[in-house]
Amino acid sequence: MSAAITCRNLRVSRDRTPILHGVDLTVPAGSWVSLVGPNGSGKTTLMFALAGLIGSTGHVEIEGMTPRGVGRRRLARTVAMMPQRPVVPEGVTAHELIALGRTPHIPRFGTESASDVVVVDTIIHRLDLHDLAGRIATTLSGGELQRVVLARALAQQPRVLLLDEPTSALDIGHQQQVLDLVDELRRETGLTVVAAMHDLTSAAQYGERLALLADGRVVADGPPGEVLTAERIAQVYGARVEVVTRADGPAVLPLRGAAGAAPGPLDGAGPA
Ligand SMILES: Nc1ncnc2c1ncn2[C@@H]1O[C@H](COP(=O)(O)OP(=O)(O)OP(=O)(O)O)[C@@H](O)[C@H]1O
Repeated sequence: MSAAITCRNLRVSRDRTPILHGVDLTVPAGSWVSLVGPNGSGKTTLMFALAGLIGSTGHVEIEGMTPRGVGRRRLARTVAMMPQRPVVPEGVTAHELIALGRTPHIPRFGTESASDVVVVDTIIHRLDLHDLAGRIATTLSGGELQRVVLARALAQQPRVLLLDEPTSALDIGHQQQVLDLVDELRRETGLTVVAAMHDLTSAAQYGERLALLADGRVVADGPPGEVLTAERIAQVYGARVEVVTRADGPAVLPLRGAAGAAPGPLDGAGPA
């Protein structure tokens, strides 16, 4: 299988502070790689660098292109990023926001074609967003907006989809709806998915591989069952967990700390 993304010795500094210290990552075309790692480990920075949105050194190649070597429009026809913190223009409806995803496909000074309209309508249908389409986007709840922003990224019809915490604001039903839809599109169209996810169980269920970042470096990269061990999670996250092996991948269960193991001094105290 050919690689959709290759990066070698990728380094990024922000405000003269080194953030990524030589990341190597290969993502086969049509696969799903989940990026995991503690807060501040560099997941967002890595995705911004892959999307060519921030400067980096080292080698990055996406679908045969070097992000810095091609124009923004051409890159946007291949790579879409769903940001963790989307910027939403005032006064724009959810439908208009989703339709903005078509921008790289519409010729300069041109208008949207019938096929652009069909792409947007199809995505609204698949994400079940009819009821929200006419709403002003800034009035949507966090979870509603997250689904609309995913729809905008999908409307781009990218070959590579970079998702930064795509389900952080979603209830469990919508989490499954969104992740299942992205996985369906991956299987149907050969889309390549890189998703930064904090929920390690979901990251393992959907990702064929996990890349674990810590302090701006990839410290483990492999099948979920190999990357997610209780010892490694304790080491990297400082978390107490039990890793349960299941048919669809490892499930990571947080364990309550010592205070939860035995009745504390305040348990049972006070009025009944
Ligand atoms: N413009 C900036 N100037 C200085 N430091 C920055 C800048 N942008 C990011 N950083 C730092 O880079 C590190 C990596 O940030 P990044 O957002 O990539 O982490 P992350 O793994 O996505 O975190 P989270 O899980 O909390 O979203 C953090 O310590 C962050 O504070």
